[in-house]
Amino acid sequence: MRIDVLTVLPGLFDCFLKEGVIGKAISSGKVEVKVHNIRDFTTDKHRVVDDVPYGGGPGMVLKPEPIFRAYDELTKEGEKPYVLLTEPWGEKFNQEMAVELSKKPRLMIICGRYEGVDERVKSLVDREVSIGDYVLTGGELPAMVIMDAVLRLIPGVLGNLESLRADSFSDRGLLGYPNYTRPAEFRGMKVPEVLLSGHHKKIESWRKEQSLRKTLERRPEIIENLKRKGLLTKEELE
Ligand SMILES: COc1ccc2nc(C(=O)O)sc2c1
Repeated sequence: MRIDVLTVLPGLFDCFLKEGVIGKAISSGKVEVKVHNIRDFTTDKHRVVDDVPYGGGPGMVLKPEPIFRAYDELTKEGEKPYVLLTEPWGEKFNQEMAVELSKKPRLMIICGRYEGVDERVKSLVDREVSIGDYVLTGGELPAMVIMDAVLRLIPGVLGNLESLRADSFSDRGLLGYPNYTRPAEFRGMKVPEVLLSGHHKKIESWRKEQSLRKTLERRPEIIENLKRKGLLTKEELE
């Protein structure tokens, strides 16, 4: 997969693209991520990317020209990207969308900033996406959240298929099970016996029960939703 990111703050992505699982996936060539500074697609000497809104009002709006120039330049060759725009009132990002996006050969993420992008930019956009109902200063962090969730689903990126297999829960939106590691007892708190038993079937059913219990407790609507879709097995419903 290739992802092109358009942003006025490219520096925000430096650590994200160098460290951890995502950094390794890029350095090993499993995925390609290119971050582009929208300013590099301006033509004036002050490299202006924003302007005051028509009709008045607070703040500034990202101009259409530099973004269109970037899009035209970056799509001259190769497959046309599926274009996302991060903005506060976009469609809510979730695991289902992450799975869908991970199947696209190429993505482009335009990061909102200031009061937003000129409305005409949306003629380039396939999906306007938000990561949640809270006020952020821009769309760069949401872009990183989206890339993290999507890129970890690309075969070979996680390395340990087990982690991905455990996601069969998260793919249904169920919350994860509790994790423990050595020591078996720490400050009087013991690891559940079942996890020390080496009995894989029992461990798996304990983990499933813990995941369902935690989901029912904290996000009952997810259970209801899965019930309605018939995505819970008979034993999971018991
Ligand atoms: C103006 O640019 C912004 C501002 C806030 C914001 N919040 C997002 C979100 O995904 O929640 S995307 C985004 C873009």
